[in-house]
Amino acid sequence: MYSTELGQLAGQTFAKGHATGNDFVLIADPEAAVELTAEQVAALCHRRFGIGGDGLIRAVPTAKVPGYEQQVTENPEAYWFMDYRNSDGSIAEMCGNGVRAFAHFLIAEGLVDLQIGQSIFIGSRAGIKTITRLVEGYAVNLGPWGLIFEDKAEADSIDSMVKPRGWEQAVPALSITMGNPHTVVALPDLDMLESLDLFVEPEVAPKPANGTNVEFVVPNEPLIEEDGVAQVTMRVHERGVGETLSCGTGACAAAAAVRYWARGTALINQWAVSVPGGVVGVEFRANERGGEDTILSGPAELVARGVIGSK
Ligand SMILES: N[C@@H](CCC[C@H](N)C(=O)O)C(=O)O
Repeated sequence: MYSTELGQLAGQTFAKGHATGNDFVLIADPEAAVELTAEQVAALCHRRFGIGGDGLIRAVPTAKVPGYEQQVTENPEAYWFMDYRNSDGSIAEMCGNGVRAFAHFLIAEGLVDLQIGQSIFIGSRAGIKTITRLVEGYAVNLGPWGLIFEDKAEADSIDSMVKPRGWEQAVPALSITMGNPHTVVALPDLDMLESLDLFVEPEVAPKPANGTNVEFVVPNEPLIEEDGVAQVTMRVHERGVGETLSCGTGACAAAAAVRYWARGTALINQWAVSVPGGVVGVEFRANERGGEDTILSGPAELVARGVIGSK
């Protein structure tokens, strides 16, 4: 199963990075010469037989990505495209932690020059995203969040049921898109959150068409701290990966869901989401199109570099 031919990947340099413990293999492909198969990605991300990672990210010129070339016509500054793959080799539209690790990698590779306070645009399967370098870490504007099953969610505030392994009953949930799909469940306390078995994918019905990431979230008591920031704690089972230490788009979806459920009271715009790998910030900000954008912020670092070997 893991004796995949690495083909032209043999000899390719890589970096290993993470953002709040969500870890990635990162490769630069400036000539768009690397064609990745799902088997190769799964082999490289394997934690025993490979480098290990929740996903693999290829940095490739947007102009050379079939189907997405128009993004660089739309915005010539979106030179680099984040080609993101889950550890099982499947393609996902977006990765909020990955995009911060990606920006950090582009800087470290000397592929972009980005000073604190400056922003870059990047291409992605979820559209062009803006990343800003902060004193500590990066902020990415992931754009508007949305309800996946809009009519049902608006009528009932929930739209699906989720059953984690070992539970006798399913619990209500809300499905949210951040460019990629999420299904969020609120739990009453941290003991229940800690005891969850997320080794296997929770059952979700109805499930969004292309599968879903499942977030379990516990709002803090009180929800809003003196600084006006709402605090929640989250665990996640990621589509195409399994349980991870953090999920950036998942943190945004979790904050958006809790905010949606609490919409009868004041709308809270600043959120801190604690995950097993650290804390990320989520901000909901009105945009000039009359909607609201979702800004994810948090750290990112590279921990190693190497060369992919031939088997
Ligand atoms: N960990 C990521 C999300 C990665 C993609 C996800 N597994 C999916 O299939 O949608 C994040 O930080 O957002």
